[in-house]
Amino acid sequence: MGVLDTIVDGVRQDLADRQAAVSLDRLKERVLHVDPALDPMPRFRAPGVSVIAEVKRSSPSKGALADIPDPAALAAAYASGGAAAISVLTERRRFGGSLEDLVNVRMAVDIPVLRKDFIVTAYQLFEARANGADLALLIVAALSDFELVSLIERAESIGLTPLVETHTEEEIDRAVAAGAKLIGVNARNLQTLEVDPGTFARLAPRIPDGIVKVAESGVKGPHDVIELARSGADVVLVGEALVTGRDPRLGVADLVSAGAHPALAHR
Ligand SMILES: O=P(O)(O)OC[C@@H](O)[C@@H](O)c1c[nH]c2ccccc12
Repeated sequence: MGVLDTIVDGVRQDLADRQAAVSLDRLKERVLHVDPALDPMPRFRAPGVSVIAEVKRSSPSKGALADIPDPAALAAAYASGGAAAISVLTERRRFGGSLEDLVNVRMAVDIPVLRKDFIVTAYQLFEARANGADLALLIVAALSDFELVSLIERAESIGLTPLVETHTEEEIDRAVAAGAKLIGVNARNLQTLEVDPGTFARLAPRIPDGIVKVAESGVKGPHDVIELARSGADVVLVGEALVTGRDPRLGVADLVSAGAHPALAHR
């Protein structure tokens, strides 16, 4: 069994526990009363590369990265550094996250928040929205075409913007056919967990104009942002470098200013 399948198995077990505790009807009721979702797309489409800064404690590839006792404070630092959105890993077993982290981050910032998890059912989308998320990650490799279309439509129907993650040209074609308007290219290979820095440049040309392009994983610093911008990235999603770096606010600010570099203005 591949890494992704193993992770999704664990996610389904935790999900079953939550579904036993909170009914879908109860979640739908909560969604009706939560503040309306923020739309990240205008900011993502604006000139310069937007930064999505991630709250990430650990990863299957590296194990523990950072303690993050106060995810709200980290998110506030990211926001003051100029992040366009915050990503919160809510997967528990491999990434050390939770819905509680999502709620705490939501209360701390007024920019869009992404629920980063392995979403395989509509229940998880209602959970995301009920707990204040504005975006939700959908990983093409974990879903059938039918599931992908259904989850994109369901997400949009409750105000969530789906970020549709791809790793290959074939997955990009599936994402486009399913109606994705925001597509991520993850440079981390799901089988080997290795990052191939050339992935975004290789795959981005396959994404049609008008779709917002996100470069995910392996961004170490300003130099990478400039390279990705030249390859057509509208947004970069950065976790490890920020949670292990010296200062999260300055870390984001350095990436944002690299993405606003005048030499990139002609692209
Ligand atoms: O820590 P990095 O290399 O900056 O990567 C961030 C993000 O791309 C990564 O956490 C990620 C991308 N897709 C995912 C799907 C599930 C969990 C995590 C991820």
